[in-house]
Amino acid sequence: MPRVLNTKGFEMNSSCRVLSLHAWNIDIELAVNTLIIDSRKVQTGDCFVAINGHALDGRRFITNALKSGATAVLKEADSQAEHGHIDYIDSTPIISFFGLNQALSALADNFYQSPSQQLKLIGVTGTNGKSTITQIIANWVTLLAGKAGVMGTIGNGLFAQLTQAENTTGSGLDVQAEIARQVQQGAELCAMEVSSHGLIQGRVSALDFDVALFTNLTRDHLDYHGDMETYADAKKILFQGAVKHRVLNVDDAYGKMWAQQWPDAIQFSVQQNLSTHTGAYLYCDDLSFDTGGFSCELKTSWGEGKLQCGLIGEFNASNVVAACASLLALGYDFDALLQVAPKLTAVCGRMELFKQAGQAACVVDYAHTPDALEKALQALRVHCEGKLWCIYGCGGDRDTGKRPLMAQVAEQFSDFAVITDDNPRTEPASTIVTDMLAGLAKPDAVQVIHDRRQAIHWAMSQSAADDIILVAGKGHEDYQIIGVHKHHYSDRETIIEMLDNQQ
Ligand SMILES: CC(=O)N[C@H]1[C@@H](OP(=O)(O)OP(=O)(O)OC[C@H]2O[C@@H](n3ccc(=O)[nH]c3=O)[C@H](O)[C@@H]2O)O[C@H](CO)[C@@H](O)[C@@H]1O[C@H](C)C(=O)N[C@@H](C)C(=O)N[C@H](CCC(=O)O)C(=O)O
Ligand SMILES: Nc1ncnc2c1ncn2[C@@H]1O[C@H](COP(=O)(O)OP(=O)(O)OP(=O)(O)O)[C@@H](O)[C@H]1O
Ligand SMILES: N[C@H](CCC[C@H](N)C(=O)O)C(=O)O
Ligand SMILES: [Mg+2]
Repeated sequence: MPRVLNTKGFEMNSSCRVLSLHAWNIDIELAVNTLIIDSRKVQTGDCFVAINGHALDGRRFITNALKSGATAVLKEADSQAEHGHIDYIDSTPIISFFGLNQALSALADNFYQSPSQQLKLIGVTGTNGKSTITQIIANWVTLLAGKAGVMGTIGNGLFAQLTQAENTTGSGLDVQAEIARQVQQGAELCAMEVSSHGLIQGRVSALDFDVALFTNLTRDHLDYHGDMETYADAKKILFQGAVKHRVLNVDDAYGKMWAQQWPDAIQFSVQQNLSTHTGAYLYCDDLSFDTGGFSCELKTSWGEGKLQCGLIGEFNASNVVAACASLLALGYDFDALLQVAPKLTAVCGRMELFKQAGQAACVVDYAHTPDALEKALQALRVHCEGKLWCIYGCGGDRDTGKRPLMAQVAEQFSDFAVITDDNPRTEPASTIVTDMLAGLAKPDAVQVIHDRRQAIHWAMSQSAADDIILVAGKGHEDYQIIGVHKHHYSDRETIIEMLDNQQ
């Protein structure tokens, strides 16, 4: 008989679940409310999971977790010999677990009874487009009267009912808990962003993906991964598991390469780039753009038809086709998808247009990589009759190499550029700007206004009615991180307020 540990008079209630450790050769079952990785979030009846992280050793916080009412603790063991050893602090079991950090996803899979098998799970990875595609997928399912959830940078939850989250891809515990929540709320599908950090750190290792989708790979996060090949290898992990459908963007060099390795993958392209393969396909014919969005003749292995959609930019055509590919793979009806496509809405902070008569149009976008910034500026150039402005910055404590490259892009593809702050974090804002200026051919031609509000105000006051001002980098974010503190700040709110005041 396994030992069921729920000590300290903790009463099992309806929200209580059982964590079985048999699969890890520990003959114990723990009855607890939930599994929590952060001592600051522990409540009575929780099991605190103390891992040794990148910056801190979570085992330092066991005492805090106990004070907050933890009724069990799983603690990273330093050696295999300690695995399964149990200490008690005031009768609370402290169980040593070797390889705990790598086992989080599987432990939570066991605890929540494999929630990813109880709905259709789509994992989206790549440098740009993850948030947009996951939101489009959930939007599309909702338009077809279904219920779908998302997980990602903008938040987690059922479509249009998001709760903010700290990471794009949450911890191995949090991801499973969120999928379980969505299953309970009746979601038939969840579209989740899978970041390269999430893949390397095993945050999704025990999930059962129905679809794995690749968008593109360009420079980002080299502070963490070191070089592009290591970054690509991290993304590739999503496709190496036992996933049912692989969906690859063959307009991207890596997507094309991976399509050789997985000839049965579904390929999609907006440029008719398909390579010989045995799998299904989607591509766009007669793709055209106007201020109302894009339209094309969508040719696929499921049929052909007119795809029309209000999202701006070629990359959004690619994102919509990617979303369509995933839904077709899961059996959604082709004609039904095309019929409701014109009703898909812009994603919060992604190419979002704010316009008032007599004023330059402002577009808030989350472009924070050289490639995204170039694509966003190119997309807007087509619609711009006057001058194109670019207000942008680069994050602190993140890939420094992308700073001069983003500056080069802004110089090349806009008429007027304003460099401003974007989450300097613990770096001096002036250092970030110096790194950016190093990429410019004419550094004197650029305005530097650190305060984002003032930068937007200045551009608005200098621009003409037929100009477009791209405000890039923060998108949906409603904060500016200075030092370790988050201050409330939103480009969207700032622009709405400034436009209102000019009426
Ligand atoms: C460098 C990195 O990736 N860190 C991630 C990692 O944290 P870690 O395990 O190394 O944590 P740590 O800070 O060393 O702390 C160790 C342990 O002590 C615990 N702790 C800490 C303090 C305390 O008072 N009590 C306590 O219990 C922590 O909860 C943690 O479990 O695992 C955590 C849980 O999964 C993540 O939240 C955390 O993301 C940090 C916040 C982060 O900034 N990550 C970025 C780089 C990131 O992951 N970004 C990607 C992609 C972004 C994108 O392109 O969209 C993402 O998916 O978000
Ligand atoms: N398919 C795409 N190709 C290139 N750029 C894109 C694409 N889709 C969106 N973008 C650009 O990248 C920005 C970020 O898009 P999105 O938030 O969808 O990406 P993400 O992959 O979720 O990014 P993050 O890694 O920060 O979560 C957009 O605001 C837009 O400028
Ligand atoms: N989630 C990504 C994008 C952040 C975008 C930008 N606002 C910044 O802070 O650099 C990251 O953490 O690298
Ligand atoms: Mg995202």
